[in-house]
Amino acid sequence: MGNEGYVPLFETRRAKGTVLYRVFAASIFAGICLIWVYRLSRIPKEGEDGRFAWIGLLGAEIWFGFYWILTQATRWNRVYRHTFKDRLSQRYENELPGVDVFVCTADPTIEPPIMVINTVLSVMAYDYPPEKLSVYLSDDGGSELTYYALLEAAEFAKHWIPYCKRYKVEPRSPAAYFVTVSADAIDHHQAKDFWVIKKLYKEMENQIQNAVKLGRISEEVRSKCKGFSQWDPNSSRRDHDTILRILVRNPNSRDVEGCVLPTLVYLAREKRPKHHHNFKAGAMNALIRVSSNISNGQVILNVDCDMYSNNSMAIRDALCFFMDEEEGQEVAFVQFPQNFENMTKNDLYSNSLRVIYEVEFHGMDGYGGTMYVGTGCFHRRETLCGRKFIKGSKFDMKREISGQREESRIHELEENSRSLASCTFEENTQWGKEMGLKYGCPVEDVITGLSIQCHGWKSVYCNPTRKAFLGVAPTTLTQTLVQHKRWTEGDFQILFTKYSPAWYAHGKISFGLQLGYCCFCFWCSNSLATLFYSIVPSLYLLKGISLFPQVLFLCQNIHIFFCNL
Ligand SMILES: O=c1ccn([C@@H]2O[C@H](COP(=O)(O)OP(=O)(O)O[C@H]3O[C@H](CO)[C@@H](O)[C@H](O)[C@H]3O)[C@@H](O)[C@H]2O)c(=O)[nH]1
Ligand SMILES: [Mn+2]
Repeated sequence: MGNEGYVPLFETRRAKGTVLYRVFAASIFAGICLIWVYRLSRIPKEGEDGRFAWIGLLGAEIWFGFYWILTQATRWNRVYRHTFKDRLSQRYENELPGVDVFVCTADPTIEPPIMVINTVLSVMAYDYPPEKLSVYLSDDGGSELTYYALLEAAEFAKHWIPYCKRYKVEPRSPAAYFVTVSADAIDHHQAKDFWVIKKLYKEMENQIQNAVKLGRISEEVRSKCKGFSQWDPNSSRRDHDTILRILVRNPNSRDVEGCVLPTLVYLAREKRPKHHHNFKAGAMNALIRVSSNISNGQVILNVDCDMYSNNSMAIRDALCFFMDEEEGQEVAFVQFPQNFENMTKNDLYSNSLRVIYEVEFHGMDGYGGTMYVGTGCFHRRETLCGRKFIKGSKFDMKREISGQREESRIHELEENSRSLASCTFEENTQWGKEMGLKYGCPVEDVITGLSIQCHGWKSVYCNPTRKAFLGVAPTTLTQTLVQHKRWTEGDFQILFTKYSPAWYAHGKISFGLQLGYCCFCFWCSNSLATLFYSIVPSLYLLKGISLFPQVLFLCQNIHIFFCNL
């Protein structure tokens, strides 16, 4: 398509009120400078009371001022994206790329199988050609219960997907749907189908919950369903062979209306006590390899098992960025915000992460792209595998429907994919270093995204009005502390790695983005200054020493200032 006729698939708008914000920020900066001047010019002499505390406060104020400057990178230049999905359909409906969705789970007790399969069902029901959609469940818990739940979900999907498509249902996680939609609000044409599907769901839920209560799979079920033979009675979750089952393989499997179903795969990668499994990053890398052999979609979406799809159009939103003729070629990943459905009324611990997702990520996007935060993110497969960005090179995403596979090939496919998820596969390879997600960092996602951007790629932040994903956030203080400790520690570590945004990234990503990353990486260092600032002045007050200017002092100065005018 020539440039003259170019009609973009998305538009980028600057945030409203930017000028006003900048004036406001400038006034704050002036205030910060005045504080610094005040503190510096009045340091108590040696031997005077409060000298130590005064210098400490000066340090803390210099830190806060510096950190405030960093945060401006995430506020100064905010942009908002808007997609044109109708244009995408008009131009590319028959040539849409393959999309592989990875759902990660790790523990059937903390992450109940019924929640996991609700997420799986929600992504299977995306508004997308099913022959181009594949869903992979990675089970690091290697649990028969999760596998059983997935088998049940594969059956239920045959009813659920046509129901969603016929009535354009949202959200497409059945559990969330039955909670949010009340039976009275259902149109009478739909009522019969609603009750039928609800009954089917409840039956499935009961079966799964019964198995979970029992803690194992009954002999009756075991003999009926294929696949359980892969669980060796002597194995454990930390010591077992790869378990790989292709449960639904299009175009062989069809729903109750005769339409093709998305491919569905269960994978529990090999685990051995002697081999480090690298947590989620290890699971993702195994998935990248296994999926390349089975469906090889050009786009990969990954979600945590507690984050269901709440917007069936999200794939199309993401593709508007990847397939845009002018700017699409440089986009490596499209990140959606993490939104949560279990927020308490006052959100005491600020777990909704509102400022991050409603303000700061829009700010980073203005400087070349947000971070990758591990869930709700669409990647180009090739970038995730380590390909660098080469200006001017065009990679074609368009793809016709792939050739059909025979039923007999499924078994063969399972067999030759299994070794890709073995413990030894990555030995002496670049996996975990230059390929796939990076190992050795508690926030594998952030460092992976940063390295992709350092290779010349851009990323995009997409935050549509209808939230794309809804998850479960921690609610108690302990859970919150554990999560924040992991995030802040991980982000801090990145500063000292090869990908440090403070120096390595210099010249590779824009300066604004560098500052934006630093803002997150220095997050934990705030604690020291905050602790000092909140504890020491109160202690000194007990001794009768004030470390702050008195109101009288301010009034006098303002008075002198105006008298001298
Ligand atoms: O060995 C493991 C450990 C975890 N997971 C999965 O990884 C996801 C995230 O783990 P979780 O313990 O829930 O961590 P959170 O703190 O909630 O995760 C947030 O922070 C992580 C680190 O930045 C990101 O990877 C996540 O996507 C993001 O949701 C979950 O789906 C787990 O099932 C695995 O697959 N294998
Ligand atoms: Mn989580």
